[in-house]
Amino acid sequence: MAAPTPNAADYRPRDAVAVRRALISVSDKTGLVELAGALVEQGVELVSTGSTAATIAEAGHPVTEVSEVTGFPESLDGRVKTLHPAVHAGLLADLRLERHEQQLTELGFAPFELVVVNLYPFVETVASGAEPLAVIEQIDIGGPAMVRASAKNHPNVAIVVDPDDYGTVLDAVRAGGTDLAFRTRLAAKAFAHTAAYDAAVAAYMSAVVVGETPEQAAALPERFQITVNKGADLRYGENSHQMAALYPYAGGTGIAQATQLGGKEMSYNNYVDADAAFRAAFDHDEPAVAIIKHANPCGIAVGETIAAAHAAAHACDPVSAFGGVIAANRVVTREAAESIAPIFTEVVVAPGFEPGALEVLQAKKNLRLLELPESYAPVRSELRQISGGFLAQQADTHFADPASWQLVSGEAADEATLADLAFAWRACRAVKSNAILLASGGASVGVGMGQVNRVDSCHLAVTRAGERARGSVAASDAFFPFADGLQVLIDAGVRAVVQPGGSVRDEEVIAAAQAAGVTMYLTGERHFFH
Ligand SMILES: NC(=O)c1ncn([C@@H]2O[C@H](COP(=O)(O)O)[C@@H](O)[C@H]2O)c1NC=O
Repeated sequence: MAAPTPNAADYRPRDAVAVRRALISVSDKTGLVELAGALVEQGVELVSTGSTAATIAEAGHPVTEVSEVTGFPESLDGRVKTLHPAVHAGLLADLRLERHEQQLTELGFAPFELVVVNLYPFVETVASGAEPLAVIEQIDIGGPAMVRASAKNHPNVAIVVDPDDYGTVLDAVRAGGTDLAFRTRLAAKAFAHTAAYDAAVAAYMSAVVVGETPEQAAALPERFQITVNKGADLRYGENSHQMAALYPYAGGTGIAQATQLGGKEMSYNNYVDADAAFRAAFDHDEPAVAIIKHANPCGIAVGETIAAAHAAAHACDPVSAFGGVIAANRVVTREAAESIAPIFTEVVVAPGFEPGALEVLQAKKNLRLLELPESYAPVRSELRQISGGFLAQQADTHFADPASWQLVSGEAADEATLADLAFAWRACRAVKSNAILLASGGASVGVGMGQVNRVDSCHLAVTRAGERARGSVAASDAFFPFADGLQVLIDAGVRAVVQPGGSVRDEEVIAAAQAAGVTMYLTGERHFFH
């Protein structure tokens, strides 16, 4: 039978619904006994499944087993418990319609006014590394069926999927019943809950059961199902007139899951910059520090220690580093904290902080300290919203080994120069295009970022480097379309350059490098970052 076309005249108004009979079936038993006790106190009859009923009964509260209502034992290892007309007719009867009321009576079933369900812990089971057989058993079927039925029938039934809502529900029950607005809010939450649950099941199926690699499943799936709960409201967005919030992925391993150990509340811009800092600092194997302003590095350095790396990164551009966001790819030591503390900084991100470092940094009341989750990892795929949709791509994780670079001008770099070129090449890909990064001794000394032509990025980099440009090495995130940008670097005294190559004017560019006796390597791959 197709879904009927409703006739508005058939519907009797219904707002307040007194709760007489409640169906409770929960995996997470948090607050269950208190809820059951309070409902019984209000004269509510409880119907419940297996271990939920047992928990309620053990606490001394009267409860009817669902098998008594259905006349069927819970069967097939619990796969069939509540999937029965005696339950679902009681959930779906729309008592605003006289014919539903009559039919329910004829069938000998009673309605439920309150349903409390939370589902088998599917996500938690996957996260525990359980075998597929065990995971599949944790796909809840009867639970979502009850949740969706009750949510559809919210004009008559209040559906509760979150133990955090028990208090509000009890307030309503005690006050004489739930009202329609409240039930509608609960229904919206319930549908979001089952949607997120099914999205997690679908993602698992694609990744594990269908046999896609986790990279394929995570990066470019056939269908994106993103359901994420709001983690926090932020004070405002990029500007004070924009509302903003943080939505951390369940099970995510990045900035969104970091623990704040001190300082003011994180802002939208703090999160954006902290993420850019994370990306920049964690792209290096050695101890590294990146200092970010407006999503761009104004200093990146590697060093023997985090303290040394910070000092070198800061020296790159102390003017811009004022009010910056810092990421360190190692635990922050007291020594590093003492290097950071005198400089006005918005956020410090790190995998951890030594107690001595916390003592130093927590003394700065406004400085936000973010400790990454233990399993922190860079993103594997990136999403970017455009009008009418979004783009997805794999993250830029490929890095051409210096051994594969092609020397096209000058002498082969000695070990130290090659190390600087490799550092500059890596560091450059954390800089917004067009990116030119000058480096010396494992530290950036001049960064030209985000310009709409490469010559301007070169000018910016050498201007920022000043005298330090002489004898430095340079990396360019994409090829030089003309020799002009390269000439700016040569004139400033840059002695070695790494760039992808591939321009139609490569010959002209290489000739300029050769004429100046500058070492030039081509990597054969570019690292645009917009
Ligand atoms: N099969 C069913 O008919 C069924 N009905 C309810 N459940 C789930 O069983 C759980 C509660 O079971 P118990 O009360 O036995 O702990 C809940 O998470 C509920 O969502 C079911 N389980 C799975 O589908």
